[in-house]
Amino acid sequence: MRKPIIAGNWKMHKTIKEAVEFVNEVKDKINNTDVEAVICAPFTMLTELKKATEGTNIKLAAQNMHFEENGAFTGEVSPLMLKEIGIDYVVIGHSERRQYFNETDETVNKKTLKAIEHNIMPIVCVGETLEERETDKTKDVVKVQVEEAFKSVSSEDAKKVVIAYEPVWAIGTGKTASSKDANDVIGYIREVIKNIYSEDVSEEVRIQYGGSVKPSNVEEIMNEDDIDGALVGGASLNPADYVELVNF
Ligand SMILES: O=C[C@H](O)COP(=O)(O)O
Repeated sequence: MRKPIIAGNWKMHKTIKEAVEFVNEVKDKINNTDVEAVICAPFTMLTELKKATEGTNIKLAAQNMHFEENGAFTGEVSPLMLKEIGIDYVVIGHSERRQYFNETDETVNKKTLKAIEHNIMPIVCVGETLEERETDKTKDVVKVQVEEAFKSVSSEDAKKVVIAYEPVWAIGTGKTASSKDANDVIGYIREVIKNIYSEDVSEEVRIQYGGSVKPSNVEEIMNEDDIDGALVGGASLNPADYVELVNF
């Protein structure tokens, strides 16, 4: 039985003060213990958020990480640094990082392996652009992204990785893939995992949907068999919406 995981990805939003206020506002309202609640926050606020979420059901994720433990990589943050503050998850290969910061399938794989080595669980993002969808390449694109991301990942470790399927054209646009379409692609991703590893692994891996998820559509999305959660951008910035999403 896969435990659903609802993660709010704040992207480049909120100050430390706003972030702590957010947690204080939502922490006693999250009553759905059947769901894992996660906040993916900017680096600057992770330490304070760790304190604020102590004793709550909320887990923390970083939004990126370098694949080296230390070195001359100005502006980067390493897995050791995230581990030191007790971060549970790290988002890897979000389409915005692929699009604006030269993230490639190769760096996604390096980061995935490194995160696992340090016991920080990766949320690996995959998804097609509008052009790829319109030219019927969705499945080919996500297949390559998944195969590359999981290179050299053992089957035991693969079970712990979370995959987020986010069609790029649905991010921040108000356009959502229909829950059936999202479930279809996510079912296909499960097939890809099965072909790399085994049925057993594919049945354990959790796969989220992301792209304009909000309180009004979360339930329909979560009702789909293969969808195990959501990676939510815009709607997760509002405390009341975040509570509704997690308590869906
Ligand atoms: O990481 C979250 C996704 O990019 C979705 O963002 P959105 O919910 O604002 O469309």
